[in-house]
Amino acid sequence: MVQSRRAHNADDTRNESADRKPSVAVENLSLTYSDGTEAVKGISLSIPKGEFFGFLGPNGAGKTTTIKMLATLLEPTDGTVRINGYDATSERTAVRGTIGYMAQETSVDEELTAKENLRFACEAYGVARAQREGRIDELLDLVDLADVSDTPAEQFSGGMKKRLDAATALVHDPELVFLDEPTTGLDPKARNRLWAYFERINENGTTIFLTTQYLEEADQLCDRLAVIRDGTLVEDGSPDELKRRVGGARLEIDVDGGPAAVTEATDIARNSALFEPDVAVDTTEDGLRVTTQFASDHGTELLVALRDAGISVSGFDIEEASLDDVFLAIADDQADNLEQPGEGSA
Ligand SMILES: Nc1ncnc2c1ncn2[C@@H]1O[C@H](COP(=O)(O)OP(=O)(O)OP(=O)(O)O)[C@@H](O)[C@H]1O
Repeated sequence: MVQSRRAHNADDTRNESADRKPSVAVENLSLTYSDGTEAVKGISLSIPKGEFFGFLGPNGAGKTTTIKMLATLLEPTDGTVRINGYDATSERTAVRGTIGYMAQETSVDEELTAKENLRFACEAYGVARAQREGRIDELLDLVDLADVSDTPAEQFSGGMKKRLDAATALVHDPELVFLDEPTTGLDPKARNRLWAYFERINENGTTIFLTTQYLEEADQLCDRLAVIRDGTLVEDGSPDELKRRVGGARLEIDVDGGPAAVTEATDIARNSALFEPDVAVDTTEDGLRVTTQFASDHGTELLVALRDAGISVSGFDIEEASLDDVFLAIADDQADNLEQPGEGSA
């Protein structure tokens, strides 16, 4: 008789599923709440193992709803979700064995010490008894709470509680961890410590799915970002790609010769094929501002064209876009016109 080779413990589960990349594979995922709210409308997404992935979007865009479906806490209305190779609907238990989930609200038990919280999480996640104490010590070290391991969590600062909460999501050494706005409400120092910790677990091979309101956080930590708006994915790329493609870098050019020279320079920039099809040209007090994804590539060529037309340039600056610019462009209808048809949507 053939013995079932189905995995029964965390290690076997990990080995079996490790071969089945990617960490997240989503096709046409939708969720409509019972009151008719279409929170997620047919998104598709693939996240390779080991990626530090950022999921951004304005309030109410559908981030938490998506995370909950990926973490098997909500059943999709439509579409498929595979997590670490397992189907999130028909193989829910297997999925749960390979993921960690840190919700927006901390799940730390205030009456328990740091160590007791982690012991409780080990039981909940079925970590083998023999491995528990070693794993707990390792995690307390990782999140810098070893010195206060026997202190009740009610005496911890907000940042310490968040770090403990993150540690509890990792007791079973998951392949993928979901972090839903993990640093909201923390001061910059506490936020920085958590960032260092997330970077460390990612370096150890854990795939991270992060949502955050802090664009600086996304910029610093994430390999790749996707932006959701009104339940639909509207952008997907590395932070630098999005800055170039969506935010648009700016050329600030001052010219000598008064309004006539400014008008002529503006016409040259507008009619130049260098920046097509994605360019906005505005006049400024002493010259012009060119906003385009091609600013760094073709800025000097524009200067040459101005010189050839006999225009004297008195000032020149390139300002790279920030993720804030990306967000503004996505939120702002006018700036949406900068998106290239077919290229702006993921
Ligand atoms: N249980 C629910 N029943 C009905 N509608 C809901 C429910 N939960 C969320 N929604 C709605 O679904 C949409 C998406 O909400 P979701 O919480 O997923 O967005 P989000 O991007 O995570 O927002 P935030 O950043 O504010 O947490 C919103 O319009 C929200 O009001």
